[in-house]
Amino acid sequence: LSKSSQIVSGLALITFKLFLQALEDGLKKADADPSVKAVMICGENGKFSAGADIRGFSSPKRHGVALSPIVSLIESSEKPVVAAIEGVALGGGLEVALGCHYRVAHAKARMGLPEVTIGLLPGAEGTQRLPRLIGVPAALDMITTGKHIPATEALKLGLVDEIVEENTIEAAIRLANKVIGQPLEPRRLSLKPVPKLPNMEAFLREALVKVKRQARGCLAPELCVQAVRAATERPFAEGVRRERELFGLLLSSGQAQALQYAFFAERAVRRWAAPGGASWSSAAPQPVRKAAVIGLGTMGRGIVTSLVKANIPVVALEQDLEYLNKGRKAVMLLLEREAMKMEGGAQTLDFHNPARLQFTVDFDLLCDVDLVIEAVFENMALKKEIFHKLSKICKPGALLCTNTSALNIDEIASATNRPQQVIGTHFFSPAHVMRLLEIIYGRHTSPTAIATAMQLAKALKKVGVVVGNCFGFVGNRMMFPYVQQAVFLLEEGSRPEAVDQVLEDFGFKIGPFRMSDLAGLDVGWRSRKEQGLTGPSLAAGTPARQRHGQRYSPLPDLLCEQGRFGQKTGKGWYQYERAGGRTATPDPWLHDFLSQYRDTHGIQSRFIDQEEILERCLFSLINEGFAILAEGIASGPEHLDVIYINGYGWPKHRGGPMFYASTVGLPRVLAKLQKYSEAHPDVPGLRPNAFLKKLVAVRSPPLKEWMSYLSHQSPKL
Ligand SMILES: CCCCCCCC/C=C\C=C\CC(=O)SCCNC(=O)CCNC(=O)[C@H](O)C(C)(C)COP(=O)(O)OP(=O)(O)OC[C@H]1O[C@@H](n2cnc3c(N)ncnc32)[C@H](O)[C@@H]1OP(=O)(O)O
Repeated sequence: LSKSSQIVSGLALITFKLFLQALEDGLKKADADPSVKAVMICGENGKFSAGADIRGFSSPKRHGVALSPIVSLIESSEKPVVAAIEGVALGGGLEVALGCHYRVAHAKARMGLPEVTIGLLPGAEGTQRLPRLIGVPAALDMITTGKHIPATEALKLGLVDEIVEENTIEAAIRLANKVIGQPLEPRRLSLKPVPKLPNMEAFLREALVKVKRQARGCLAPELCVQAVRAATERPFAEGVRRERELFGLLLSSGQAQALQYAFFAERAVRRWAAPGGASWSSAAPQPVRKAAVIGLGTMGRGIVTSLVKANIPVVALEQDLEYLNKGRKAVMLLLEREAMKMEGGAQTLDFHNPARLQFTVDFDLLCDVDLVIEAVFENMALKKEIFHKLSKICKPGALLCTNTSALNIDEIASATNRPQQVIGTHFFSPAHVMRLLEIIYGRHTSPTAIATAMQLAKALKKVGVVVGNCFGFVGNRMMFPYVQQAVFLLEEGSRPEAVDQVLEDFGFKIGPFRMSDLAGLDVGWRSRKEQGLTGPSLAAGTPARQRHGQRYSPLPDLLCEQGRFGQKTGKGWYQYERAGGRTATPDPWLHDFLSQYRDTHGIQSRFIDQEEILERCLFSLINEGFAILAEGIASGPEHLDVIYINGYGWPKHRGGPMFYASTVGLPRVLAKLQKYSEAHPDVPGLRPNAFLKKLVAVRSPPLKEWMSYLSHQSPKL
């Protein structure tokens, strides 16, 4: 600044090495030039920096810590350096800003150290500088969660010195001119002590316990705490050495690759493709200015809440006043809770205004909505009746969505006069919390309908994944063999708590039996009765443990017959403190019941080790994934992985089931399936899928090449 403004501008996602070199050269030039009195660093196009190119971390020529010397160079400059933060300053971008002596941010800017979300920690001295600037509790929160904080919060924390509504660069230059000649020592964060806490040791210990509990085996949050601890215990240079060591551990852990894969997979699924060549690039969505939800049960309530949160006016419809009032009460409670969470934020929830949220039993009020989401219970006849009615009442362009978790979209669409506008939108419970939206196209669904459903997912801040129509679609279809194996393991000698433990240790939020108790065993029971697998429609003389020549376990049916529906009845695979209770305790009754069951059916109980539990459950799920890919129900393994991470509690640091299979090695998955299939020839779910076999035969190519090995283009795509 002075003779002419020295602006070192950078965009982190361009040729990284060149960029770092340019930054270094610019700084050295500015330092050496006596006519330059101060330096201002900004980004281009209204963005400071999103940090390093994540793809670079997986490449052999990775640049994880190469930024540190530059941050030190900035900090040690004899001339004041001011960061002008617009848009985002994330990861390495924020670390650069922390090296600066002053930080000015635009009011709409966001800042964060999201490295933890991609399996790393801030490796350019961020874990050492941030606690010195804003204190340990706030720094630890930012570093272990990776959250982006708005500029207003950054100002409160002391992360930035000033926020401006107008031109950030001009404001930064003004500040730079003002501070010329002022001592820089107090502004060099590496020289500052970490602010003391009266109970630092206890605080860090508790923080570690908390992140470990939440991380479910993910290493990065724990190592972030260790790096911040080093800042509190060691001089700056030693803290940096520790940070570097921990960064190296994470980089080679495998978890970082999985999380980075998940980052790109989530973005890749936005580029959907459907039959006839329709795709995200050619189809445009219709606007959704008003929506309706039919059915205010658990799912409907969550969906209404989601829509209101997305600022979309909603008409909520129930079959009669009794159900309507019950549903209204529940929705209002959910919305009040959501409003409380949002208190103090920029956005408010406007749900007392009938123009934004209207409750009714009158179908005619749906005549002007742009989109309807039917969320009644899983009964084909009922759904068809509703869709028939909708096609008469709704305006011609309205999109008709069904929140089914398994039923045939084409059959539902056949009840309407506009099958091209019928689409499956499978929400996950609780619908206002879970991020996944499985979007299912039927034979006649138009590209516009798919694009509109994807746009809706985005508006609801969900991850939309487009898939084809088959029983259970992708998520539940892969879940069936997994749950089936879990139940077979009980028949053979295991217990619910043992199976759950293995899968929870693997990283699942909740094991299959706890999950089944939570969801309600009656849901599957109803479906099995409808399919004629159990109940009055089961043909007389059907063997107890066989259906259509395949192994079948009647265990879940037997529990339901005893009224054990899970949490709601206080008993299921576990016992609970009361009906509606949430604390699962192993149930001696169930253990006796399993023993008697084995005796009745002449099953020799055996000890089943953790490896077998894990492999049979996971590999059968993965095997079904290969079948789904081969049939063209999903356009790539990323789709399956995004579905499992966002809808089924699959541990993100393992990258999703298909990514996991690729890390285990396809030959091993195949060999294990072959072994288990030989031991259980009447279980089709264990029979290795032909596509898996083919991939192994062609020497297990990388996951991103799998789809090119499908010999024929699937009829679905
Ligand atoms: C002047 C300042 C100098 C700064 C120097 C920096 C030097 C850095 C050196 C070392 C640093 C090491 C540590 C790190 O920085 S690790 C990376 C930390 N950053 C992140 O984790 C940010 C990740 N990205 C996001 O959170 C979002 O993408 C966001 C930037 C907030 C933008 O969100 P949104 O507007 O919703 O857009 P998309 O998410 O859809 O992204 C658009 C496309 O950009 C791709 N993308 C985004 N960030 C990265 C990234 N860091 N690396 C590679 N690619 C990235 C994304 O995949 C989208 O592309 P596509 O649709 O093709 O997948």
